[in-house]
Amino acid sequence: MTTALAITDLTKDFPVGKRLFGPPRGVVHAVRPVTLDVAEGETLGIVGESGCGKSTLARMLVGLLPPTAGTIKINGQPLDNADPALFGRKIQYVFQDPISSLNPRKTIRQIMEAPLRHLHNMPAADRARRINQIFAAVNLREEFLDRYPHEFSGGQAQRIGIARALAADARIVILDEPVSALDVSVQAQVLNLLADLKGQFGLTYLFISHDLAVVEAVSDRVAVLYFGSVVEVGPATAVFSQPRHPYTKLLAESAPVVGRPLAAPEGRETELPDPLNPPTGCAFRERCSKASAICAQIAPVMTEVADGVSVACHHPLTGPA
Ligand SMILES: Nc1ncnc2c1ncn2[C@@H]1O[C@H](COP(=O)(O)OP(=O)(O)OP(=O)(O)O)[C@@H](O)[C@H]1O
Repeated sequence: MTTALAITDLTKDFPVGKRLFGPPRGVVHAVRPVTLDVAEGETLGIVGESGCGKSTLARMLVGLLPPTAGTIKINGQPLDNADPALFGRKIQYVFQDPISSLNPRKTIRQIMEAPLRHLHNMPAADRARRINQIFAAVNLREEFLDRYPHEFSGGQAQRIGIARALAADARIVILDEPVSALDVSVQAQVLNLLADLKGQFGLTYLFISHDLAVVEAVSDRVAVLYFGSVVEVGPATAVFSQPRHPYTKLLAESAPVVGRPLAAPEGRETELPDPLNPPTGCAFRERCSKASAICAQIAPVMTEVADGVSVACHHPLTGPA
């Protein structure tokens, strides 16, 4: 197994309440040291509720945010924030909101040309050939190339977003809630397209979503993020059929199911802790039915509890879900 993407101790702190003179009033640890490997050709799902650090992690991976600490390596080669073009050639980002992520004043052809021109210095004739090839791969008609983003539906715009990511010829694609803004009927088409493209272009995906059903359907492995930390990682089937971390179980139980009201289990905290005043020990303990004295004292570290499944928990669950 070749490791396509290796994330080691990646961390992002945001100083908040900056004053003109003197130190900031506090620091939000948006991503606490996160370590993850993604194998070539794999789809790693990243799930977690709003505010757990998914977007901050993704933005660091594509060079949009400099990490506070830690390293990102692609095929063993470190990515350096001093060279943003290196990120673009190696790793691309598909945004949640397809239309607003495309420059409204540029035609689709101009949008598609930018990565070929800037990242690959490709001559005009080669650019045109490559754009036509990619457009065909995402099932869009060539005549769309001379139109503007607002002329497209959400599903078409997301195909264009995907085409733009492919134009850069990167092998790793971060899909940040790629279908959340789309109608359910269009979601399946885009997911099928992503699956086809993965095979056709030999891609590796990081698929970020709060929608557990979608993540389960598309991922080989899943990492569950809570309050900036990975709390469980393992094969998607294992993680969803038998969650080992109480938070994964809570997430699975509160996922919307037809006929079941969307509610957290009774008497439990439903909110993430205050980022400016984080709890001691395990960040999940105030919402956890298993919490004991040790959880308030010592932050649990990732430990393998089953074949390929690791959790950061002092009291991992053992029974079936
Ligand atoms: N620029 C910033 N300055 C200060 N705090 C920030 C900044 N960006 C994010 N945060 C904080 O970092 C934490 C993680 O945010 P992030 O947006 O990465 O979470 P998320 O899981 O992607 O949420 P969502 O699904 O709502 O986008 C949150 O507490 C958020 O308030």
